[in-house]
Amino acid sequence: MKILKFGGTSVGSVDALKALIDVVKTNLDKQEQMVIVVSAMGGVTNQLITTAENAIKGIDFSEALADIEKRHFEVVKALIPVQQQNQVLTKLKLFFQELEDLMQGVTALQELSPKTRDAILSYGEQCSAFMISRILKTIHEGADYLNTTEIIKTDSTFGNARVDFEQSNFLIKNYFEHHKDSLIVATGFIASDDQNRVTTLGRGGSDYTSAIIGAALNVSQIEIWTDVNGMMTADPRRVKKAFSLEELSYTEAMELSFFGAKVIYPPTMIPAFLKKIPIVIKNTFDASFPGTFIKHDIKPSSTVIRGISSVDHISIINLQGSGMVGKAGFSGRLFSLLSREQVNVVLITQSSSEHSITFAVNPEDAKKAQALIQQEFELELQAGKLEPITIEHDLSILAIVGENMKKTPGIAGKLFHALGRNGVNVVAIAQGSSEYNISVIIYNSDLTKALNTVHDAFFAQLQKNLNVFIVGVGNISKELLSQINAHHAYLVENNLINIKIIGLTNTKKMLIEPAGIDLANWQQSLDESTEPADLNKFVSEMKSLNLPNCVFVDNTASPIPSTLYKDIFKSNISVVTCNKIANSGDYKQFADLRSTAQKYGVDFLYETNVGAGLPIITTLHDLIISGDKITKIEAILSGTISFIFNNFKGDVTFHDVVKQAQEKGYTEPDPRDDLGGIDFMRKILILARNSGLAMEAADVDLGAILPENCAKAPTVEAFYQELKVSNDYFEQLKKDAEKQGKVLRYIGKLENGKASISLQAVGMDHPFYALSGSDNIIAFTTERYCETQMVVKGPGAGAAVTAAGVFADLVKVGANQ
Ligand SMILES: NC(=O)C1=CN([C@@H]2O[C@H](COP(=O)(O)OP(=O)(O)OC[C@H]3O[C@@H](n4cnc5c(N)ncnc54)[C@H](OP(=O)(O)O)[C@@H]3O)[C@@H](O)[C@H]2O)C=CC1
Ligand SMILES: N[C@@H](CC=O)C(=O)O
Ligand code: NA
Repeated sequence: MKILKFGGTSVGSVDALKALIDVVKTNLDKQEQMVIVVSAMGGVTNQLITTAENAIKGIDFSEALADIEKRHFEVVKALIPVQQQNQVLTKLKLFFQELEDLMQGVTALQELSPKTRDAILSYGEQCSAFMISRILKTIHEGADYLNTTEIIKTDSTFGNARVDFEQSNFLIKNYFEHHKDSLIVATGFIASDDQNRVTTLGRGGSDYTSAIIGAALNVSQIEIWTDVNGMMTADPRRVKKAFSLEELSYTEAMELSFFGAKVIYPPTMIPAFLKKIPIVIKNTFDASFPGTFIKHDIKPSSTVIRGISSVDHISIINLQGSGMVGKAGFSGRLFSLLSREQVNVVLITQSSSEHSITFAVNPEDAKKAQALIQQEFELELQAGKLEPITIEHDLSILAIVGENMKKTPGIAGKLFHALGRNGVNVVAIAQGSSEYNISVIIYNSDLTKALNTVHDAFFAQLQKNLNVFIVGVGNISKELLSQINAHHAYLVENNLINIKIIGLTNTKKMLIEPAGIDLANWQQSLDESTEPADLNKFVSEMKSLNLPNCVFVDNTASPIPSTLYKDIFKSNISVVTCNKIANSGDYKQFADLRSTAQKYGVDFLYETNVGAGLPIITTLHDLIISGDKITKIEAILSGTISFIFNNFKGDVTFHDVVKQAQEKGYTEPDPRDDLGGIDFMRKILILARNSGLAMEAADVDLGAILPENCAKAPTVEAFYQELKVSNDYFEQLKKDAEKQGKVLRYIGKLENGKASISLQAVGMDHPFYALSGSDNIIAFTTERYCETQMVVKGPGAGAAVTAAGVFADLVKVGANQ
């Protein structure tokens, strides 16, 4: 035998009830014996509460009751054959007559006692259970109605009555002993006290009813039929990647449902746990969902936590003062007071010095709790032994839950790392001594971000989302977006990372789509955007979206975005950039950006600042952190100039080779930056700084390639013109080198704290002689690499290799989350 419990939505409409009939039929076909427990039709309990509360004030209730009646009648008319409808409608009318009498009593007395309230609410379940029993009669002759006030006995705590299991078990067994062949449809939620007055089992109590009956009858399974796919790893309205749990233990289910997951009423677990009866949560509206199983002997979980629960709105109350230290009875007095006055305490944390206690309550109880405490501890407050009691609002609880957490080190570290890295401020912390749960109190405004980031951190086998905002959509970004688009499926399929481009801007338009911009059409979407570019607004919208794992990418050559990096770091957002400006400006700014990123626990990655995608910054960093000392760096770091000297051969003019370099995407947006040596100077400066030298741009001894007329050309067009004019100059340089069997190379050197860049003619014996295309080469001489240098060589400019370097930096940020 098993129990099938259907919640409000599952009995709330004709379509839902058709699905219910299908579920019951499937079980009948399998000759399953079952007891059905139902809630009131969805929304009816709330309607009854409002109507009763209005009735106290004398507000007319007839329309509201007629409304509820109509919903039941519509179902009867749709699902019961005409000739059988009358008898059902008559009984329902009788229920509504009794309900009306009760409401009249409320109006007359201008009072709604908990006892009357329970009696009124019971009609929600009575009507639905009776109606459904008659609907099921159309498919099974033995279908019958049971009012559980006859079989579940409780004390007289109206609204949240305590079950007398001894009596109830006897009555339940006895009843079902005499109804072996019936298909019983029982009311959830309601019971009665020893004077046969109606009591209720708390909101969500229908689940509890099913466990009480299930445990008494020792059934094989309790099925909770609801409108979602079971218990999930987190609230799916806030965490898109939340997924349904296959199974979990009773304790885990209890912890998860205590904070938030409203799928099952926590007390339900106890009778089932004691009898080891599995509970299965099923979806009435999705027959393909196999269910979430809550049971003993679950498979070992592959993740350390089972799920994350959350409570949206709570307030905290803080008590502190010397009067609490060492006073054994203090907490006892405090919490018995709150319990006596029915203030539900959701979470408690106490400092080990016993100097302060913080506890969380529902916001509607906060003022009441404060007043009660003030009254109770008046003397202590007056004597200054207790400081004024403070309340904080607009908070949420996030709790990670799982039995595997027990005795597994590093879990709290992971939780706080994820929260800290994303700038989520933790207001208070609590861990149950069972180690099944770590709860943190955070601001409401951070809840969605926190849930997503913690979900990503713990369910690591799932790929993490990286939310990316890109400024600049030129040469490099176009290629980057196309690479991400092409490689996205691979990254997702291999559970590595899900890169979402949320924002794009150039100097004309901007586009922000929180769900992610479609990369197949990004250009069109940006062109069609009606939002004019405004970098400050772009950044402030990025911050206010408050997305987890967020990265700002600067793919411009402009100095403006770099003025915003510091502020971006302070919002716990990482920066990835191929723009060299921030790192080659004032040394103070460079140092400040590095330390700010470090302080806020975010990444500042700029591998492409030197040698495009070649691993140069990373290599330098690895040498230094592993304790090596850089003694010399020799390098060719201008892809453009390398290309020019590798191709300035035969009849081709210098002007034409420079044009080719620009067309191939090797040059800076302004090629004068390359040919004038500024770009190279920036790179050698960045290397010097990353080697630990506090060097400024003016400290680099920069040898020129260009004659003065070219170097001083006021525009790019004029520059090209001057290159033509100076053709003989460049030809002569080339010939002089060729005469000696040498080639021209623009070489940078960093040694003894000094940096220089100069044009040299080098022979075949020189390691930099044999280069092609836009090759860069960098030779590190270090204490460890002293006999033979460590050399990195390869194409050091071009959209494809640069975008690839930015892409790799993005994936690194993702991996660090
Ligand atoms: N080419 C290469 O091999 C390498 C290049 N880099 C670096 O890559 C960077 C980008 O180069 P590249 O793609 O060729 O440059 P592009 O000129 O092709 O693109 C620059 C983009 O930045 C936008 N932009 C400029 N200023 C702003 C601003 N203030 N606000 C918003 N958007 C702005 C431009 O907008 P709009 O279109 O409206 O003008 C354009 O979309 C440079 O810093 C360069 O040093 C680094 C390594 C190698
Ligand atoms: N314009 C640069 C591109 C890489 O930083 C170069 O030519 O090296
Ligand atoms: Na690089």
